[in-house]
Amino acid sequence: MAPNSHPSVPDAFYSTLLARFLIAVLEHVAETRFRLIGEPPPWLLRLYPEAEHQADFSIDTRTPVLHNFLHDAAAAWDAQNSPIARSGFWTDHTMFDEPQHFDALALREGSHRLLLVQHHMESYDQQAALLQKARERALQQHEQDRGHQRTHQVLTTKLADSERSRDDLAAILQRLGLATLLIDGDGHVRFLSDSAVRLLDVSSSSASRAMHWEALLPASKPDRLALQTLLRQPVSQRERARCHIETPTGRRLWLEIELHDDPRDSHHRIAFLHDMTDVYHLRRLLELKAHFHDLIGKSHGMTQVYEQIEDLARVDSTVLIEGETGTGKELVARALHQASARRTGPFIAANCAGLTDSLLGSQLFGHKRGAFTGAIDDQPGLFEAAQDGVLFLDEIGDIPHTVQTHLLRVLQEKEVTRLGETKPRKINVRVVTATHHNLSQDVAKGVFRADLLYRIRVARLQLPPLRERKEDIPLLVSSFLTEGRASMGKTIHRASPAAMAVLMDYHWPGNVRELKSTIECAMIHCKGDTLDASDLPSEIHQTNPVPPPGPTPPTDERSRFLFALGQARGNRTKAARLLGMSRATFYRRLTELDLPPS
Ligand SMILES: Nc1ncnc2c1ncn2[C@@H]1O[C@H](COP(=O)(O)OP(=O)(O)OP(=O)(O)O)[C@@H](O)[C@H]1O
Repeated sequence: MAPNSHPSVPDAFYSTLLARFLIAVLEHVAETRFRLIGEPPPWLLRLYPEAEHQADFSIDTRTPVLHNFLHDAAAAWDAQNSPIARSGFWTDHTMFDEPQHFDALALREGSHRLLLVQHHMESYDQQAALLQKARERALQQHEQDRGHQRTHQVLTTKLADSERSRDDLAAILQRLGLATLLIDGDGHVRFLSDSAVRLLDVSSSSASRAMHWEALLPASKPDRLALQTLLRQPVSQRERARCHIETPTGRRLWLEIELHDDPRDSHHRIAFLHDMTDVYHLRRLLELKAHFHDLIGKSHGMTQVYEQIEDLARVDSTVLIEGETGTGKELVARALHQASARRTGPFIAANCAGLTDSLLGSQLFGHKRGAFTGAIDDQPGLFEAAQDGVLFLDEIGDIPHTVQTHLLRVLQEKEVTRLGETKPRKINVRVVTATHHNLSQDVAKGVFRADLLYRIRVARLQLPPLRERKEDIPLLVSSFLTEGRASMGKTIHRASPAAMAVLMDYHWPGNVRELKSTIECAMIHCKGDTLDASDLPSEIHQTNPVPPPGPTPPTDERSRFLFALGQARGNRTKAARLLGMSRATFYRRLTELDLPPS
């Protein structure tokens, strides 16, 4: 190894450093000759082996690029401002024809004209490619890291938020004691509040599993389908769904289910379960009193009618139903049939008004072929058709005298003889009649047979006109709205207080029939979901100046309140004044009497 005694010889540290970076430092001696500073690197010796033994050596065409660069180097050494000349990358081949990659710098340091040659393990292209790859990888890594970091941050925040909101939500729900389920997009129940666990009698093991809601709410098929629809429906179309379930311990529950979107996840639904079992039972009790077969009404008058029907259903006597037109006489007759042992037999209704003797006679009793002109066949009458059932004769007061005689005989003998025949036929028919006449007056006038009246009036049932049981109006209205919704496909759910006041105020000469057609007519005009006073026909708005026989103030307190409200057209202050009490007392009594405060 050539010793170096030049004063500029760096110390061992710099030599090691330069060796590590594969840099050979050469000092210009003269022309193309250079002196190596420090240890001769092995890579340089492969190009210039003489450098190992000689104090200096000549850079020649063995390294043509470096040789050429000496011009640029000379210019840099001679320049005033000590610039650095760079050769750029090049490749030379060793004497063993191995490609070697280099670059060189020429600079002047004090009086020293230096040439720094750096050996690279890879070519410039390879290096550049590697560098590029490294850069890209670093960039990618960085991006990935940043992405991960961001995602992680977002997730952590979300998780924390959702944990927090979940905990908050759960805590609130638990505190409120609401029976709540959180149902995921697959229908599995992810959360079950304590109240829901208690309500549904769910075991702790079931509660901890993510059960499907259908297993948790074992409802009937129609209820299940309704709930499935509800879960799919957008919020705007959702209404509360009702379902009836039996819990694992055999309790029957009537639930109303209210569904909300989970604000944290649009696929999740939050279901609130309202236990309506008690309400359902109460409602049923009320409805039992408010309905009797197809009859509606819970007024004192109507409950008396129901009781009478029940009494009369136990016997088989003829019944005369009296009442104004449209008060429900046919409905009563049907209810009587349904409540009696004859319910499995036929119910035949015949309207006796407006028919001639022979026509009505043949209709009721039947006829033999040729009995009269047009009798082209043997024809059984309605008495025979009603065998083992009930024959309802409406407008009995309108039957002609001859038919009255024939009818009396049938009722007395319990046998019927067809017109044109002589042989009677046994019948087992319960006759129920109805009239809006005062038959006693008709008897007095001589237009109705007294003996027939006694025959048909073994039992009497008087139907109250609607104006005497106005408290039934809201119930009837609600029932007719329900019917109308089904038949007209409208979504009218209620009548406004103003409309109700008008309805309560009117004297209803046509009774329930008139009320029903009024509601149907108003529903046709109604545009929204509430029937308003303006939707009602104009004649309903006019109170009859001399209503026949006139609304007399009722005696029980609830009726008095309704009456006063009707008189005041729903105006509470006016109604309170009419009743002679303060508004406060009036409102308190309204609540006690279970009447709507507005
Ligand atoms: N209490 C009631 N509840 C429900 N609907 C009723 C009631 N009363 C009458 N209606 C309805 O009013 C209309 C008339 O009833 P129904 O024919 O029974 O009366 P009616 O007294 O026999 O009448 P008419 O004397 O004119 O023959 C029917 O549409 C019926 O459904």
